[in-house]
Parts: sequence; structure tokens; C-alpha cells
Amino acid sequence: MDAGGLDAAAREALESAVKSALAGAEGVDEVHVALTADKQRRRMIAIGSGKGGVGKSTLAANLAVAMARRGRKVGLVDADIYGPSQQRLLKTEGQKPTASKEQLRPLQTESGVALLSMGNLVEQDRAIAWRGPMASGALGQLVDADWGETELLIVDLPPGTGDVQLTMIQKHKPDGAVIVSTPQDLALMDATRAMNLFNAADVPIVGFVENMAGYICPHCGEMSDPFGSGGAEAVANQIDVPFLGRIPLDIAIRLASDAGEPIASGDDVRGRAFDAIAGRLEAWLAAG
Ligand SMILES: Nc1ncnc2c1ncn2[C@@H]1O[C@H](COP(=O)(O)OP(=O)(O)OP(=O)(O)O)[C@@H](O)[C@H]1O
Repeated sequence: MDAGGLDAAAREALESAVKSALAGAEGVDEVHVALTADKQRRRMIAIGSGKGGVGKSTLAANLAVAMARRGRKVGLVDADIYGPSQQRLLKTEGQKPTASKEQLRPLQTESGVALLSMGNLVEQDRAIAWRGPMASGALGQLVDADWGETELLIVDLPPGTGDVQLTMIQKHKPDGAVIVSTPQDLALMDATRAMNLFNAADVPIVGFVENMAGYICPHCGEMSDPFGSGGAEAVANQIDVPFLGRIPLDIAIRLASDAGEPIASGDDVRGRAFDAIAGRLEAWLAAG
């Protein structure tokens, strides 16, 4: 009996339903139920943004960690080939992935997420001045690595909507895309452009995330809105894409990232906003 996709409680319920249905049937002395789970296909979710610095890498790292904490086998590809940062966010600076049969083996991070970042493959602080085809080739090696049991691959795309991004999206065809934006109008225009890029490649949009939505003062805890708030949700509603959640601008989020321990990996309440988005992504994956 295939129990793929069922959690422990649902498996138990299925098992006892089968047992009670067969109990007492003629010729049946004992009932043994064997449940198998088909190997789940790997799903790839791209995290994109219309422009740089809006928190795409922060979201990618925290979402990966939050999904891993929800029991998923998660891998993270830092496709931001020109400015990789995941090696820092997931504390693997200085580590080098190994390779077998010409396939890279991802690094295992303390946060439970497998990682491949260009930042672990090229010398630190050396600008990567690659042309498009070389960048695409490098990305291919990261995506087609030996991801083993990984069920969910999160891809942190380079910022913007240029050729490199388009080639990546067309070639590797993610199952869905999450778009990050800050609340200002200009950033939102860029986010809409990013959405069009995915639409052009027939990649479904999982939804929009608004980052740096309100500033929480570390001294008094009061919230203010330096960049405004609610813009991404309004745009998402206007263009009829789901709104996945809002992350406040909070110094604790940056400090945790800089320390290589994404805030979603601990018990800090400020990690909950990422977990809520992970819950929505989980629901999207379950529906697809
Ligand atoms: N919600 C937040 N609160 C506080 N700081 C944040 C938040 N989100 C991101 N940051 C910080 O803002 C900076 C930019 O974030 P990040 O690197 O994630 O952006 P990005 O969109 O991936 O940028 P890039 O274009 O360089 O790839 C980082 O220093 C990060 O720690």
C-alpha cells in the first residue's frame, strides 16, 4: 500500500482502518499491513527579486532552514554566482565541496540544510567576472550535483531580470518561484518585472514576500515603517498572486545571518515569520 506523502498520524490511521476493515473477515486470522512510500520527486523553488539588496539571500537561507525544521530534506543552491553569500549565512566559509564521478557533493551545514554555493568553490573576495555562458555552466554544476535524498531544492537566484537569470530559469525550469520585495513602489515595480520573467518561462509563482516591512526598534521594541508597509500585499492582490508573508526589518535578523546562524534555526520568535512562509510553501507543494 503506497503511503507516500502521509505523515505518521495519517499512516497510523490508514493502518488501523485497513486492520479493522479486515478483522473478522472469513479466513483471516491475522492482518499485517505493509506501507511503502514512493520516492518523492525533487521539487525546485527559485527565490528571485527584481533588484539587489532586498533580502533574497536572507529569505532563501531562512526558508531552507525552516523547511528543514519541518522535516523536509532540503538543499540550497546559491546561484548568485557574481555575489554568493550563502557560504556565510550557513557558516561554511573556507569549506570546499568534494566531487565524485564529476558530480559535486553538497556541504552539510549545521542548520541541517545541504549547500552548494559558488562562494565555496572560488577564492573569497575575488570578483567573478564571468560571461553569461560560463556563469550558466557553473550554475548547471550546482543544480545537477549529487543531491542524494534531497526533496526540496531552494535556489537563490542572482538579483535582477537579465539574460543570466532568464537562461537559468529556462534551462533548469524550477517548479515554482517566490519573489521578494521591499515595500517601496520602485522595488515593487522591479518585483513585478521579476514575476514577468518567470511567467515568460512558464514557471508558476508561489507568491510574493515583503521584506523589511516594518522596523522594530531594538531599544523600545516599537515598530515603524521606514519603507512603508503593505505594498507587496497590495500588488500581489492587484495582480492576483498569493501573498506569502511579511518579514520585519530587525537588526537581530542581520546579526543572526552574519553569525552564520539564520534566525529561523533557533527559537527566537523573530524566526516565526519565516516559518509561517515555510508553512505556506509546504501547502503549495502539497497541492501541486
Ligand atoms: N528583514 C531584515 N532585517 C534586517 N536586516 C535584513 C533583513 N533582510 C535582509 N537584511 C540584511 O540586508 C542585507 C541584504 O540582504 P540580502 O543579502 O539577503 O539581500 P539580497 O537581495 O540577497 O542581496 P544581493 O542583491 O546582494 O543578492 C544583508 O546585510 C542582510 O543581513
